[in-house]
Amino acid sequence: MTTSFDMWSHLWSVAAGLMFAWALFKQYFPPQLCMHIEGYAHKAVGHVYPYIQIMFPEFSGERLERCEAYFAIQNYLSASASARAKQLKAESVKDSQSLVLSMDENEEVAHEFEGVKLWWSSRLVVSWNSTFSLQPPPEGKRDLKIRFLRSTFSDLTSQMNRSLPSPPGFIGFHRNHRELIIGSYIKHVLEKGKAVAADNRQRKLFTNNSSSNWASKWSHVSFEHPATFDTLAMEPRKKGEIMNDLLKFRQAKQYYARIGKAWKRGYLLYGPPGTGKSMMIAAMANFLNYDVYDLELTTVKDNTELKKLLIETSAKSIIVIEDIDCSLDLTGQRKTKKQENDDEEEQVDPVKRMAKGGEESKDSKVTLSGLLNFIDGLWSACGSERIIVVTTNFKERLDPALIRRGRMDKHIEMSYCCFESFKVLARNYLGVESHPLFVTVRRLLEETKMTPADVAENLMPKAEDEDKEACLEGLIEALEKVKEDARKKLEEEEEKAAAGEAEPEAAAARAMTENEGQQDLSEVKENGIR
Ligand SMILES: Nc1ncnc2c1ncn2[C@@H]1O[C@H](COP(=O)(O)OP(=O)(O)OP(=O)(O)O)[C@@H](O)[C@H]1O
Ligand SMILES: [Mg+2]
Repeated sequence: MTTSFDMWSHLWSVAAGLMFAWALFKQYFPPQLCMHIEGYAHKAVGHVYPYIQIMFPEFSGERLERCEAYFAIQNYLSASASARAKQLKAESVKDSQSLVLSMDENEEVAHEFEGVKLWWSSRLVVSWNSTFSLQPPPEGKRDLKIRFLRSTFSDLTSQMNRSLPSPPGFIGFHRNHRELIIGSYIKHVLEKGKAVAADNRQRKLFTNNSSSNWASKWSHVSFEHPATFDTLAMEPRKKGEIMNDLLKFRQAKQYYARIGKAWKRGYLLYGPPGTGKSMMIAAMANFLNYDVYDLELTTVKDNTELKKLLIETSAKSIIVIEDIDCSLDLTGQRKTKKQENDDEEEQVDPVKRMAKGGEESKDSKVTLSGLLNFIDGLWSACGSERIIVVTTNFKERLDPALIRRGRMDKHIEMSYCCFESFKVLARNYLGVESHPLFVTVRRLLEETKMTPADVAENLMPKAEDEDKEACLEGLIEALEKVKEDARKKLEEEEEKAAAGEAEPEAAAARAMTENEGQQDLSEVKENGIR
């Protein structure tokens, strides 16, 4: 049986032959004549073939940006097609409970809109890349020598015969319905598609791919971090301020447009390890219902790749650069003396170089200026509603240009556990709102420094029979030990300092005595000579 696809393949080869003949014809006849013939040919085709075609590509802007309409249509079809299409694809699973189905490639379904019957079909266009590689494709990805241009949803209106599907890559409809399709129908599809996307939204945690062999710059898993602002131990006033700031940002589309600023906001989270910086990012994402793009700067090849990564991030997302002071040699101060020596040795010793990185050095060439432009340059305005979060343990090590307002609009210090933070942890970990032992804990927290991570660890029951009181006592014990250690350390330092001060004094005294001795000797000598 001849399928519609076979028939169209045949028609395409005929069309290709005609186009070849036409190209030859154009070479030998005057351009005026050719233009006339082309005009008539268009009209003639218009009479016989009354369908208009529109293509919905997956990518727009020289394949740089993902086309929003494509995804809206895909979502719209996933909702309505699953009831009708026979070949479905289980794209993702929402909350590990329900399947989100969508049409498979080369599948067609019928729709009806205001009495007009429509056919939607999705096509997969495969184009071959000329390069050949013996290396296996990366796991879970299709071979990149074959590039997939998923660019097609075709739509045929009621009058179109079912046996005449549109050629791949186009949406086609009868010209009688031009107003209806372009005006109301497409708008309806896009709106519905966006609503379905919001309903089905399974938030994602992205990471940038280290190799250029991946089709997409980012890979993702579903984002399932349970942290919220309720579980984050922090001074309530400060926490409330951050939550208000985030809410204000989310609702400020018009405001940002009015003041002529890209709709983005930078947060710098700084503080010692274990104070909840990463947890805060997860809480932010859950609070705003945003995706998270965890940017690993060391695997980004250069500034151009950094730009491409930025363009491929979606709206409503948080771009995270963790431990930025350790990520790259951005200020020229990051490498230790040993690292510098190692690097020098590698430059001259090819064996060491091979042993470390294989064939070539894969060091990132991202520069500070590239990063500054990524955060607040012209390209940072591509896309909207994005938050950039940078974390560090050492704020003072960062270049002032990186953390200036406009790049890092809000600086948040994540500090050691205070009593208010402890109360949040006690409520979360033990379900205790108040307890007589709280007084002791409060005093000790004021007298010593312990990170929320350590307090949380001490509050966690270590055995089945360990009750709340035992956990609190365990924490008090740990706090007392930290306090005692700190006291001993301080004493040692003071002793050292005293010894350090005493040493120059003693040396000076010794020098003075020696000096005086020499003077006496010379006086004796002088006197003796006299
Ligand atoms: N403020 C906090 N509130 C609640 N839990 C916290 C807090 N800070 C730390 N914790 C606990 O400690 C763990 C480690 O915290 P987190 O990874 O967020 O620290 P960090 O500041 O990012 O540290 P690093 O600088 O080493 O990356 C968390 O998973 C959480 O269990
Ligand atoms: Mg962290």
